[in-house]
Amino acid sequence: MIIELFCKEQLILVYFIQSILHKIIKMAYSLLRIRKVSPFRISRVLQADKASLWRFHLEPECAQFLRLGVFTRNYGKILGSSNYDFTGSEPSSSFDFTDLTCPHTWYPIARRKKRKVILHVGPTNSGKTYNALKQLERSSSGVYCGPLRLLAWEVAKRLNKANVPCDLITGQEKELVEGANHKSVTVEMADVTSVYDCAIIDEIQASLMVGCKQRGFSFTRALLGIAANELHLCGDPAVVPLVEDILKVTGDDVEVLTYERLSPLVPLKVPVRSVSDIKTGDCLVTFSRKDIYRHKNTIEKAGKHLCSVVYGSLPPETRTAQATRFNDATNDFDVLVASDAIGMGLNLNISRIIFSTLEKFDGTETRDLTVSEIKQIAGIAGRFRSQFPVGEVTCLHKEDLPLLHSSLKSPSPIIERAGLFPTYDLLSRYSQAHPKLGLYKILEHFVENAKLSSNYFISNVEDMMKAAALVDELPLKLQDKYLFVVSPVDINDEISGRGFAQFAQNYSKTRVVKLREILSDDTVKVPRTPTELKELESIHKVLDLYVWLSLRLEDSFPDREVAASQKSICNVLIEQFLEANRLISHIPFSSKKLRSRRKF
Ligand SMILES: Nc1ncnc2c1ncn2[C@@H]1O[C@H](COP(=O)(O)OP(=O)(O)OP(=O)(O)O)[C@@H](O)[C@H]1O
Ligand SMILES: [Mg+2]
Repeated sequence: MIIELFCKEQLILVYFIQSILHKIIKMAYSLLRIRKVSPFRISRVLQADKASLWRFHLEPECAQFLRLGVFTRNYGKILGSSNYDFTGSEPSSSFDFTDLTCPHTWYPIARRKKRKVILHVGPTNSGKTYNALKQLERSSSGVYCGPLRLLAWEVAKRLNKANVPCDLITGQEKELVEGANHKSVTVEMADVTSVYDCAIIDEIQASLMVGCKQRGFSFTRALLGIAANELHLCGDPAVVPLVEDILKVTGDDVEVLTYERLSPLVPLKVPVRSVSDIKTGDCLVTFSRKDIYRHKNTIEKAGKHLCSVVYGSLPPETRTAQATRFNDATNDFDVLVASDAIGMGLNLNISRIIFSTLEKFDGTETRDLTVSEIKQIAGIAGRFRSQFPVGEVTCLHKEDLPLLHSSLKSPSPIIERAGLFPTYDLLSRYSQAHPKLGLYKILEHFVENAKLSSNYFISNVEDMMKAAALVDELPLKLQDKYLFVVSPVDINDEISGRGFAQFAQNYSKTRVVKLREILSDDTVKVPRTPTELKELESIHKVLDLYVWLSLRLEDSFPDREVAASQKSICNVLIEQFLEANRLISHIPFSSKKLRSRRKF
């Protein structure tokens, strides 16, 4: 009996001590959880993520959310959303990873700011970028995000010239300038873990246009994620309602500045009838590479002008060189034949735009150009303060004039939705919950099941899925597969696709990819025909991809310098081919599309 009583008392005591210990442990645990979200802890996590951003091109924003569970939960409450209530470190198969209805909650650093967002909207050549850049120059720190490397180069050059030290960061370049607080980047490289005084996102409509289904999500990420006191967005007025709506939930202040064209643009009533009507400063716009060379050939054969060319698959360095040569009034290459690649990123002194057609093959079908496309291209003529202060625009074919004139008078249709895509961390979490699925299936699952709010569409990742199908065959980790899939490979180009596959295969086998194993000594050679020129353009793309991979997997792609020098050789050879004017003897003049009564 006494023993029993003693045991009971002991048990009560043990229970009492246990419950006190439990309380102490709980208190210590909650203190630890609070420490987890202290600014110090956050900044350390962000530092680590910055490194991975550069190395792996993985988006770090969701990682922060997943790691900082408490912070995220609280943040979800602040934002009135329970979307990202990640409480455990392990993924739960019941969690709906495809719920992308609140993408603004993916960017806690930007959400802690009340950003002043200034929309600079107006037609081409109205000074939108000029005025935004003035603000960037005045700021204590800042970033310019452009859609193309050409634009990022130009802005970095301009800021450095204005004594504002500016780094240049694109997928293939990282040029750091001593003492720089400013960066000029391609939008994919925008860093959403840094804090800036001022930021610019240029050509914002490119993100939101249906025609830019593939890259749009990088702009949306920058729009929601850049943490700047002032965020300047430059683009077409058609984006205003959507951007205002998207930013309603972020708590930012939005101001809209509307611009007018700085120089007149005159739509001509008559078409250009024959090659003898072509004059200095003209730019003939056509949409296939074959037609570009055919028109160049026709104009040069007439003996009065030489043509520079600009089109999408030319290396960016060559495009800049061709534009510079055309702008230089002292040389004979005074006419430009170009695709819509002139629409963004090049400073061109064009007096008159001549549309050879108002139809374009967009990879799937031949369709009419949209009002926005026509206005964007036409608007390039008559650049402010250039040698041609009044721009003109016309067509080769009289039948196209009514559409041209009506498009120039119409406002661009309002853009209703922005592109969105899940971050790497969401894909990775989903993969952990479904370990048997390859990257192709994971992407497919997100594309088919993503839940979105009415402001967004899921970006078209068809090309990424083609690349995913290739890398899924290889014994690679998801992180490596993802890296290959988001690389700038042109998967639809045969040579580029083969180069990509070989890089991935060799990497999966030996982890070291030597350039010499892929390209032999005589791969880069002088082109003699347009077909060989096209091959050289593709080889340039393969070399560019090698450089891109080497910046992220330095030890595995050790020949970056060789690749870069081979790229320069490609540029020189392409340039020489274009200058040597060898096309005349190689391109047949006839074409089904030619109308017999015309000289074009
Ligand atoms: N206030 C100004 N003073 C001097 N030059 C200017 C001024 N505003 C614009 N410019 C020049 O006019 C040209 C067109 O300006 P800008 O590139 O800013 O136009 P934009 O509206 O951004 O056009 P786009 O839609 O094609 O990007 C540029 O060469 C720019 O340097
Ligand atoms: Mg601009």
